[in-house]
Amino acid sequence: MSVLFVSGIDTDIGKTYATGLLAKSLMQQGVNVITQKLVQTGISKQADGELGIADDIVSHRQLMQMPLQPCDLDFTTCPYRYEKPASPHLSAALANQPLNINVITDATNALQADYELVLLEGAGGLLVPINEQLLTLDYIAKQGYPIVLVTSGRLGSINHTLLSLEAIKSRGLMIHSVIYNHIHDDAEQTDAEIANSTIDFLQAYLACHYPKAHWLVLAKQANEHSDVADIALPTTFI
Ligand SMILES: Nc1ncnc2c1ncn2[C@@H]1O[C@H](COP(=O)(O)OP(=O)(O)OP(=O)(O)O)[C@@H](O)[C@H]1O
Ligand SMILES: C[C@H](N)[C@H](N)CCCCCC(=O)O
Ligand SMILES: [Mg+2]
Repeated sequence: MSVLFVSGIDTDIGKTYATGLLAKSLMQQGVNVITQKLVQTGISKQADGELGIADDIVSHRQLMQMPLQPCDLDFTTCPYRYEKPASPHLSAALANQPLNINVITDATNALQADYELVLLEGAGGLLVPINEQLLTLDYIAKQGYPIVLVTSGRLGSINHTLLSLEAIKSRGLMIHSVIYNHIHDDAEQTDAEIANSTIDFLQAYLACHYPKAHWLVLAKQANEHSDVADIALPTTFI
């Protein structure tokens, strides 16, 4: 396997955080890995009026504890960047800069020439339109990438997770892993009883219906300055 697609049950579920930490842990296992962002919306213009490197790529490198790479500086890791923080099909239309999916495929292929593994992070969830013609999941299906799905213990996550799994199955794709992110485990967003039950339910559901898929857990970071906890990976992960 040389490309893993990292998606999630929604936007802001922790895909960037999960992608960066997965890459860091894989590097520690000796894997030559790089991350890519399918398309980034919501980028602020720089002083020169241009759109800079995708925020999620910058976050990946910080989590991987490495500087920006040449493939970041020349935008191979995220060719399409848009200002409006919206679905890519809308952001691209507003910018009058249509997204050509072949450019993204070529970028992934170029990265695969230099790295053993590419972790490709999507924008939002699986059915987000990349452009007017193509949903994210249809592109993944075209490429046949296995999927890592990030979820959480927020009330509603069970339904969103199972719907995502159904959609993946309906395209004949492989669910490689589900990552439970403890991002929403606090008194304001989710009570502990619900979060613990969500973990138990999803883990049992995965074991029953997708026995080959890995179940991984991401700890909640105390604050943005605290040390980020590593993600524990089985040696059989790739
Ligand atoms: N385990 C965690 N503990 C604390 N904060 C977290 C955790 N996971 C994610 N976050 C924070 O939650 C916010 C949303 O996470 P993130 O940016 O990874 O979402 P995303 O799924 O990548 O969204 P997008 O669809 O925009 O790419 C970020 O500020 C991130 O730092
Ligand atoms: C701007 C945001 N953070 C994401 N990058 C894009 C999320 C698109 C979601 C579209 C939708 O599901 O309605
Ligand atoms: Mg992200």
